[in-house]
This record gives sequence, C-alpha cells and structure tokens, in this order.
Amino acid sequence: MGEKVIEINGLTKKYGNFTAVNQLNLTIEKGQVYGILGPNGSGKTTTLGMILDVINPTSGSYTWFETKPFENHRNNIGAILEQPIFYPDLSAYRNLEISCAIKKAPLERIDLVLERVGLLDRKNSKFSAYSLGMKQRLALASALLGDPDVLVLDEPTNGLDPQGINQMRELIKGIASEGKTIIISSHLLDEIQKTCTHVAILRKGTLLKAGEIGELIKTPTSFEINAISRDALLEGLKNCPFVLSHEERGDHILVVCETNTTGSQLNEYLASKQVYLSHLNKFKISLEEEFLNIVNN
Ligand SMILES: Nc1ncnc2c1ncn2[C@@H]1O[C@H](COP(=O)(O)OP(=O)(O)OP(=O)(O)O)[C@@H](O)[C@H]1O
Repeated sequence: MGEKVIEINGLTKKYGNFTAVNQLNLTIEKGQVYGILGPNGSGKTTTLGMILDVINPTSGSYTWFETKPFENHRNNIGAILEQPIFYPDLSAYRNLEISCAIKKAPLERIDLVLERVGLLDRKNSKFSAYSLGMKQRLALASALLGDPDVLVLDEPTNGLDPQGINQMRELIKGIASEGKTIIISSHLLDEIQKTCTHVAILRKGTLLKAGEIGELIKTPTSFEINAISRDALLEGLKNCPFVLSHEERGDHILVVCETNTTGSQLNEYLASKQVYLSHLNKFKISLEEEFLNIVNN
C-alpha cells in the first residue's frame, strides 16, 4: 500500500433532515489522480468542502497525511473550490501577488506558475479581459503558488468550451505526471476517464463504487448476430464463457460479451458448436451509458 494522502472515515453531512453526504469512506494515496464522479447534487462539492475544512461535517472524520489537524497541512494542499475569486480590474500578476501574500508564498513563484499554465505572456492583462478558460487556468496557477503536494479541484472544466477543456485536461495530466496527488470532481465520466487513475462514484451522497478506473468501468462489448437456425444459435450461446447475456432484438440476437471480446472469438466459439453465423455486427455501449447504468441501478 502506498503512502496515504487522505483517509476519510464515515464522513457525513446533513442539512436538516436531508443527507448530502452519507457515511463516506475513502482512502487516497500519493500519486493517484482520484476522480469523484457523480451526477449534479450527488454530494461532490460538499465532500470536497468538508475535506478542505470549509464545510463542517455532521459526523465522521478525515486525516490528511496520517496526522491531524487539517490546519498543519493547509499550505500543502492547493484547491479550486467553486468560482475563483479574483479582482476583475487587476492584472493576473497583481491578483497572484495578493494570493501570494495570503498563502505566504514567495513572489518568485508567480512567473513560474503562470508559465506552467500557459499564461505568462498574458500576465499583465486584466482578469476581466480573460476568457473563461484563462480564468480557470489562473485559478489553477493560484492553487499551485505554494507548490503543494496535493491539488483538490472541484469541476475544473465546468462551463469551458472543448478547447478549454482540453487545455485544462492536459495541464492536470502534466501536473499529475510531476508526482502530485490530484483529487478532482466531475459529473462527466468521459472527463474522469481521460484524466484519472482512480474513481469514486457517488449517488445521492452515497459511495457506490471506488477503485482503479480500469477495474471499475469495464465496458461490455455487444454484438448483433444471426444464424440460419435460431434454436441452434440460442443453444450454442448457452454455455459460452464470455457471453454475459443475450436477448432477441428484432430479427437478430443481441449478445452482451465481456470487455474486449472480438467478433472472431464469438464466431469461432459458435463454429466450434456447429453454429455458423449469417450476420455479425459489433456495438460499443458508450461509457456514458455504462456510467448511467451504474448510477441508475
Ligand atoms: N447549504 C446547503 N443547504 C441545504 N442543502 C444543501 C446545501 N448545500 C448543498 N445542499 C444539497 O446537498 C446536495 C449535494 O450538493 P453538492 O453541491 O455537494 O452536490 P454536487 O455533487 O457537487 O452537485 P453539483 O455538481 O450540482 O454542484 C444537493 O442536493 C444540494 O442541494
């Protein structure tokens, strides 16, 4: 087991009778890029707010770097929570000077972090003249000022256009490759899949699943098939080790197989049972559909 960055035990937040986060247990280790994935209202922001000490938990606890309290680790955790607050009439550089004063970070860091997020050549432009993507990258720069080991980012690509999303994604991946631990929330599976090593899936404040991304989100492969004898085909599918389920779909049979099953595997298996296919068409259930299946079941 790697070095623990945060251990969350039974963390719960109630607003009156409403439970926003329910008994959350999660451990995140050094170097992981951990996605907190869930639809709107599933408790992602509340969870991040609690571990950043801006929302008081109703019960439960968390420990950063295996020691308490949070206060001792504040400088080692950079965060973007909700909309970044910068002064619109000040330049990016002046805004980061103010952030430096608050975080007690050396001014020399400003150019370094601006360079890191690709804004050095725009450092003297007013914040109000920045695009949304640039504003979000400036927030990331501010989170990096103290050279923290951990970044906590709440929906960092929310509202950005495809180019902005891509820039932010590449930045996050680059920062992760430098060995930082990143905790990032999103309601988009695709986003988490492209950026994260691990994922925790939340629904209505409850943790549904958590673990390595490849392990958790395995997309089954589906085929539409047919053969001259329907009975022989159904019989042949019965004991196939990699077929998860099958059903009649119009004139054909829809077969759901394990991840990465190929058409020739299915064809060869059935041929070995003397079933020869007259039709074979491969489908891929989209990851988004798969995520919705997990969340809705
Ligand atoms: N201060 C509050 N008072 C009452 N209910 C709240 C409060 N803050 C959050 N909630 C509720 O708690 C639930 C979880 O909210 P939260 O913002 O953590 O979800 P989220 O997964 O981050 O969603 P989103 O992506 O929409 O921000 C929501 O139903 C929300 O309405």
